[in-house]
Amino acid sequence: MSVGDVAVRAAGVWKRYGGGLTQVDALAGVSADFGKGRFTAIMGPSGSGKSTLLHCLAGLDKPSDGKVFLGDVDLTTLPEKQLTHLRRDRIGFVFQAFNLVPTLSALENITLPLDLAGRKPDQDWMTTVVDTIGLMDRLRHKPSELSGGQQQRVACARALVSRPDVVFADEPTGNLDSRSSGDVLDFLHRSVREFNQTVVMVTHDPTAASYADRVLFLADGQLQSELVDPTAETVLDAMKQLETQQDTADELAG
Ligand SMILES: Nc1ncnc2c1ncn2[C@@H]1O[C@H](COP(=O)(O)OP(=O)(O)OP(=O)(O)O)[C@@H](O)[C@H]1O
Repeated sequence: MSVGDVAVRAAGVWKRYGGGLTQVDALAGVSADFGKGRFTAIMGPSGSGKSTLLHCLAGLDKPSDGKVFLGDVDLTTLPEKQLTHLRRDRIGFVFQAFNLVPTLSALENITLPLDLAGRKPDQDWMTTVVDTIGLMDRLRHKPSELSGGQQQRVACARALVSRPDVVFADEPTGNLDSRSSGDVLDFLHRSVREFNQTVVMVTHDPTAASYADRVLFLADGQLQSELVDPTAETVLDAMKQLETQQDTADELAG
């Protein structure tokens, strides 16, 4: 991938927690490019480092070693204040727990990041995003008056409204039934196809990963393999293979 096509780059990223006997290398030298206008899923067994990688890529956490670039900006050397501004202006987040403000309406939640940044929403873009999430008639409702799937679509719209360079989604369908998951994933997929959005998503779910263009598989803090144009079946097979490798390695380690 040429440098201009890369939205986010991890270069030899390590994340070490603790020391001595309790030391854990959550990430052990991860290098990966995330293309502009691409939808990438990150998968791997529990504890393999998925969330840690996402947090390092999004500038929410600092690697112990290695570098993370958003475009040509090195996040690992950016002073905290500039990093905060960069996260606000250039990155969108979707979390498993929706994280909407309960006292605000759906519409107010969507425009909150822009309001906080003192920016006016681009009305055409707002209409496009709100149209795409299919909640035009629900915008005056509070989160508690919306279903989980509707709340997560509001959270996706909030992530997209500032036209960020990248949307990072950490288990966005983890709390949803399969139908609501499909709605949220359709929305993320359309944002990539129709608006050239870049999306990086951590998931446990092979069906969710099949909406992506590419799946990266982590085990023990390292990239093990990747799949291009995945289907739920090929993702499931790759996960099974990883688990078998892991079991064999565990047996050999005694
Ligand atoms: N703050 C921390 N302090 C110590 N160890 C941590 C910390 N955060 C994560 N770890 C460890 O780092 C490893 C990777 O954790 P991480 O949460 O990134 O994995 P994951 O693949 O996202 O797991 P899951 O699928 O269960 O959410 C795990 O062994 C975890 O226990």
